[in-house]
Amino acid sequence: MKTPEIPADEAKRIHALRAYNLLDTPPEERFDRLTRLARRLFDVPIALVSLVDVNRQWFKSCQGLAVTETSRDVSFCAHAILDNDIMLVPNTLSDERFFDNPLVTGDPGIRFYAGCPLIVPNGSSLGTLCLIDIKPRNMGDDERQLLRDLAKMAEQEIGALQMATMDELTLVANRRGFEAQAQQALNACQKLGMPATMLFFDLNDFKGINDRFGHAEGDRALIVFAGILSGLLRETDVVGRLGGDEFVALLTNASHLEAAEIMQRLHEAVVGWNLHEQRGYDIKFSVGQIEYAGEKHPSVQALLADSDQAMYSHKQLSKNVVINH
Ligand SMILES: Nc1nc2c(ncn2[C@@H]2O[C@H](COP(=O)(O)OP(=O)(O)OP(=O)(O)O)[C@@H](O)[C@H]2O)c(=O)[nH]1
Repeated sequence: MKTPEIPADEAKRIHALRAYNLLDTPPEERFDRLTRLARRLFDVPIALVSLVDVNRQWFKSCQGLAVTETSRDVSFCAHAILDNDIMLVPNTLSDERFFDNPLVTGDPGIRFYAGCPLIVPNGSSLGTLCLIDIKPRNMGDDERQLLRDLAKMAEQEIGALQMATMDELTLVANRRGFEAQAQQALNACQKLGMPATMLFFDLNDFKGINDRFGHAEGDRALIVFAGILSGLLRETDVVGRLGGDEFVALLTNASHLEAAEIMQRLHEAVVGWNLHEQRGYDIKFSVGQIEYAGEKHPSVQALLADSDQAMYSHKQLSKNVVINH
């Protein structure tokens, strides 16, 4: 048996997989109808929408199989995501990659496999729509095209979900997306005993940019700020726009010192942009920084409320400072 190689863009791929927020979610009809359709159209006993995670493949939709995940080492789909087109295995027993794979020698006794990669707009392959049979078979050109078409539909469903969790203007997570991703990250931090810090940002005098330079320029400032912020963070951090000119970032496994360093770099980057662009206004922000404490913050919303309060205090302080000068 050959264990699947790791794709060249693995870190980006896993980041995208997490961002789409599909892993470990309940079954959904919009994916199940595709696997039901695939099973009927190709007359195979098993059809899956499989997502290839760090150490496992997890089935978003699963027809004809009792399990919801297998290890990545034995996963056929982990091989299929290495290419841009269908991976076809007409007979597993005569394929050196799979003949002694436990899913071939044992349950469910795979003999035929056809998996079409599910590729999202950033180019990452998150998993496959795949067909499995317990007897060898082949696929003609028409059938291959049909499988590609079904995979396209699955990709569209993945994208549709993303629109519900992503802010269309800045392309960072929206409130819903942020809360879901940040809660997952907090759960992981708590389990692993890692620190986490929430940063809550609100731009200062943002209304003035809209009023003086127009709404499009205001949009531009929001996009710039989101870009600077997400560019400074690590892939494991979570960034979002809650609405208007409010942004949030959850830094995971970051000490106080590291959080302070990130804030320093953010200040420098924003000041640098203001100086370089000279757009007639400066992007300025207030920020609340709160360290996650499990007993005080039973949910991501509690941590958000605390950091919002801290941001408000910071904003009042900076307004008073401005007035006093
Ligand atoms: N261009 C643009 N403006 C938006 C968008 N969403 C909200 N706004 C505007 O953002 C402004 C936010 O208002 P405030 O937060 O009160 O404005 P502010 O001037 O930053 O006030 P302070 O936070 O007290 O400094 C409002 O004028 C909204 O109309 C958007 O997507 N694009």
